[in-house]
Amino acid sequence: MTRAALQFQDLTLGYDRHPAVHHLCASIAAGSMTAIVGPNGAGKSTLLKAVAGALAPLAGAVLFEAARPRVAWLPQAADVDRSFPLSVGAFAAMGLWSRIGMFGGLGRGDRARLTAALEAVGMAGFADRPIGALSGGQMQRTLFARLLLQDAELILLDEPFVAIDARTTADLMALVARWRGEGRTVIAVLHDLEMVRAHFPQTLLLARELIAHGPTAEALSAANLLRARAMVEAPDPFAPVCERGPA
Ligand SMILES: Nc1ncnc2c1ncn2[C@@H]1O[C@H](COP(=O)(O)OP(=O)(O)OP(=O)(O)O)[C@@H](O)[C@H]1O
Repeated sequence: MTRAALQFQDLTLGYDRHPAVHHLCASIAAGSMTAIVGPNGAGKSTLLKAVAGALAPLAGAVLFEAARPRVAWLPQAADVDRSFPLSVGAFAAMGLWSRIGMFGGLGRGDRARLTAALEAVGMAGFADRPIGALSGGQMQRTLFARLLLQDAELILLDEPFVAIDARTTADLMALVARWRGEGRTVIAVLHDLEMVRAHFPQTLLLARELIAHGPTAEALSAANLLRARAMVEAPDPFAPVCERGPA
């Protein structure tokens, strides 16, 4: 049987007790590449936040196989504060913090790792550029350099290719494919269904509730996509506190 990297156990998530994700049960296999797909407002980012440990469940749990794995989380580009006066090198080097600490200096090995990560994302030569002076694509490459340095077992990507050109997307997608080869577990929120079909073997289709989870071709069937759309088109911005008991 495939080892599970994590399990959603009757997981309900929300804000001010109003649920955005209801009673989700699913298991993500270790070393798998899973796309999270669903309409706007379906709860996809909320789910990633919970996996990252940034949002406590209203009910249920996110269970990890043993100890909590090293998690790297790429938030949506809009959530990244670029006004902070940091260079590309200093920003990417934050990926090393779990090993060297916030105030630890970079040793020679760390500096070599930083240079290699910037090269891998096509940002060699940009180390001293302030992050506020980067284009959207360059910033996304820098975020990926930070991810590379985090060396995490579980990698969470929230819409990593929004407003990124085809060349940058292809370069960064190649890095994601490499992570899979290294046995890391990748979960990515994506809207581009062609990209999902081409690169992500597993898909979890979410529309506040679980619509489908499994091999991508099956999960993204026309019937499932229609159901997902219908679920979210019934807007409930003031959804009541969930009263349903555990499944
Ligand atoms: N910080 C917050 N406080 C209150 N409500 C929130 C907060 N963040 C998200 N929500 C609400 O939770 C629901 C799910 O939002 P979420 O961002 O998880 O959806 P999503 O599937 O990622 O959407 P999109 O595709 O538009 O990014 C939405 O109704 C949203 O308005």
